[in-house]
Amino acid sequence: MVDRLIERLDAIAVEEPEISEPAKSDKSNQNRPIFVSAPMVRYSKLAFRRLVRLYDVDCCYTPMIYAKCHVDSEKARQAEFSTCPEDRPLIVQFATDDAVILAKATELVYHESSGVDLNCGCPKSDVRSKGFGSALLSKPDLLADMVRHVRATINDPDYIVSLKIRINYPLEKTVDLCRKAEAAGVSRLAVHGRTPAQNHDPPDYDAIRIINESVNVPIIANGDIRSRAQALEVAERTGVYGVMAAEGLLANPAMFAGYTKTPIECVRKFVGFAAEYDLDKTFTQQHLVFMLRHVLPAKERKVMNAYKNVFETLKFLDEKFPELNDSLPGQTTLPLNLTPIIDSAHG
Ligand SMILES: Cc1cc2nc3c(=O)[nH]c(=O)nc-3n(C[C@H](O)[C@H](O)[C@H](O)COP(=O)(O)O)c2cc1C
Repeated sequence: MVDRLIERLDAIAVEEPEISEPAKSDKSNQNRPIFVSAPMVRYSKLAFRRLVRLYDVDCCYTPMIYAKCHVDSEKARQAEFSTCPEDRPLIVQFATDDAVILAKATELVYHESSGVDLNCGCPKSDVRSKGFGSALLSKPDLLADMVRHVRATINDPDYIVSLKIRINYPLEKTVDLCRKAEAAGVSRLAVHGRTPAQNHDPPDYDAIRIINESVNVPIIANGDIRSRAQALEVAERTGVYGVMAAEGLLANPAMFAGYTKTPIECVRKFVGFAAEYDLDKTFTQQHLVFMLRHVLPAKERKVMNAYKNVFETLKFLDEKFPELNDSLPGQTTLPLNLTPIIDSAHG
């Protein structure tokens, strides 16, 4: 699965210019949609969220967390959820089809988050077979009930209650679901512009526009956003309040700030956060492989992809980066010294 993701990330935006630098934007940071880092199992953890917030991301989602495990097990809570005061606004995403469990899970994270989201888009069979994820798209009344239950439990109108959905055709079905969720008190809807059956088809931004025009709650558009310019274009075309990215941010966590590829400084900061928050070595390695595809030539990326652990990768990068710094005008010239940071953090 990781190999397939690497291939897909490799295929993204191969035409981009060689030098990484913030692209000039005609929209200031005040006059733009909010930029959102998507929920990503394994990847949208605290270290990554701290990183993307440095690069114009306004709001982050946690990876999907099974609500029942969160409610039942202290061990699961420790393993699956961590945050810090700088990690705000933060939306905690849960998977469940049970209103009471969702409300209990929400109570547990209320003081450490800005809101909760219910995953209504995951097409994976192990999630759908439990009645979670995109299986919920055919149950708008249940969804409305779940939203109402959380609202009734958490007495705070500013606390965000969100649904992340995929679209379905005929689109009236999705519009009906969104209207029911709105009437139940949902605060925002993140809309991935593909059906659960679609994998890599182009997202239907017009469907997102129609949904946006059909409800009053803020809509976050999601699907194939690969650059700040594209995010602004999609927002213009759909009229949405915010734009969410997943794979684009894995490939380039500085994307929303206008960088066309991951700046070296961003890699360095990521390694620091990975060490500070004790990010699993495998995930650290995978993030580095994803985000360095633009900074290293293909041949060297292949060498790096073959490494089985983060120590080998970092040693390799330590050797490579002095040259890379020289060839990237305007970027940091600080040596990375990655290996000692990681060695101390991961033992
Ligand atoms: C590695 C990975 C993990 C994901 N995990 C989740 C998840 O936990 N919850 C969720 O709602 N969507 C998840 N998604 C879907 C993304 O949030 C997003 O909807 C989808 O990738 C489309 O956006 P993109 O084109 O910007 O990647 C995941 C996607 C990826 C690539």
